[in-house]
Amino acid sequence: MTGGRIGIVGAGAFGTALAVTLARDGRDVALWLRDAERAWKMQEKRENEARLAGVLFPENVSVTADLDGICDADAVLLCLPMQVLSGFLIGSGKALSGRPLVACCKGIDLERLTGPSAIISNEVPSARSAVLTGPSFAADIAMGLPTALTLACREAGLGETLQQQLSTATLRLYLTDDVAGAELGGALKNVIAIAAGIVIGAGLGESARAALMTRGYAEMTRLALAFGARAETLGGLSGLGDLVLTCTSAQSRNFRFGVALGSGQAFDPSVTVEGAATAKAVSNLGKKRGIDLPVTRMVAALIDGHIDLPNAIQTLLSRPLKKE
Ligand SMILES: NC(=O)C1=CN([C@@H]2O[C@H](COP(=O)(O)OP(=O)(O)OC[C@H]3O[C@@H](n4cnc5c(N)ncnc54)[C@H](O)[C@@H]3O)[C@@H](O)[C@H]2O)C=CC1
Ligand SMILES: O=C(CO)COP(=O)(O)O
Repeated sequence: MTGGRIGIVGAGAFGTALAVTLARDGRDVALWLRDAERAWKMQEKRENEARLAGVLFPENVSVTADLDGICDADAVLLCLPMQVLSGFLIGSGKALSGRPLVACCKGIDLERLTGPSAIISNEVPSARSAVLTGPSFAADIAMGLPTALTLACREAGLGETLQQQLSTATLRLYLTDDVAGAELGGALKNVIAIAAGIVIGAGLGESARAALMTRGYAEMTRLALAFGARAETLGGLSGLGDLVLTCTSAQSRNFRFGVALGSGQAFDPSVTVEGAATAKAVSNLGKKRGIDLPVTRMVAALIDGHIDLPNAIQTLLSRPLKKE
């Protein structure tokens, strides 16, 4: 499909990659960022040098710092880090009311202990919402490499429309109505990716990483089922698919953060690492609901410095033996 007008909130790596790929496929795209001077420079340069250097914008991408510029879009993609989503919607959500809002962030809000779709319905009650998630690095999307994602929407008609509006020749969207499963899979895989990075960084080996990924997947499924998700969603692109990508690629910021943690190296604090705050949020959620999440709990404790690495490994390895 070509045509249509898409608004994108957040000119980070992901928002910019989606803007470019949708524009190449014929959509008019308005890319919003909060800083007027940066917006003007990006509009002039036709490139996001900070987050996606070397990818030139097609002429049908316009960059703006004025939310009015995206208010008439057929759909608005929210490509902000999870922990700033509620603040953005509290301040600016009104301007977007009536638009279909598609959450593209992966995580659980630390204060509210909910995912992005609940934040949208709380802050913009009139909004019709969906979640876009699944295995995709911004750079791969921007290069036009084949990518398959999950679009989760409770409203069948809206889901089908968005699937058409947001799929391109190289970006294939698979539709589900299991919003809880899609967003929990996307949030939790980042936590497990940090754990996988720790395993590799600490020199524990690839066999240990495979074990960690498998037990982490069991943990993701346990939590998601408790929130009404379907197991098949966890086994799909937004769960297992994204878990595999993120736990095995050095392109992943969550994985690289884990490697740094496991090897005692510093990590640039300006890099977005969604799994760090989400580990704490999910750990709190597990406690509240009485769900056993040993890997997540350990990642949260390591990040907070409540346990050191040798003790964390020892604690996980000395858990009572049980059935798979
Ligand atoms: N980069 C990737 O490969 C992918 C990222 N995602 C998800 O997309 C979301 C965004 O990630 P990225 O674009 O990669 O992050 P990023 O770090 O590249 O960009 C985040 C952008 O948000 C802006 N921002 C931060 N706070 C803001 C606020 N209060 N108001 C307005 N703008 C604000 C920053 O200026 C920056 O441009 C995350 O939840 C991530 O998990 C999903 C799939 C792939
Ligand atoms: O979500 C992603 C891939 O699907 C991006 O992963 P990182 O945020 O770890 O870079």
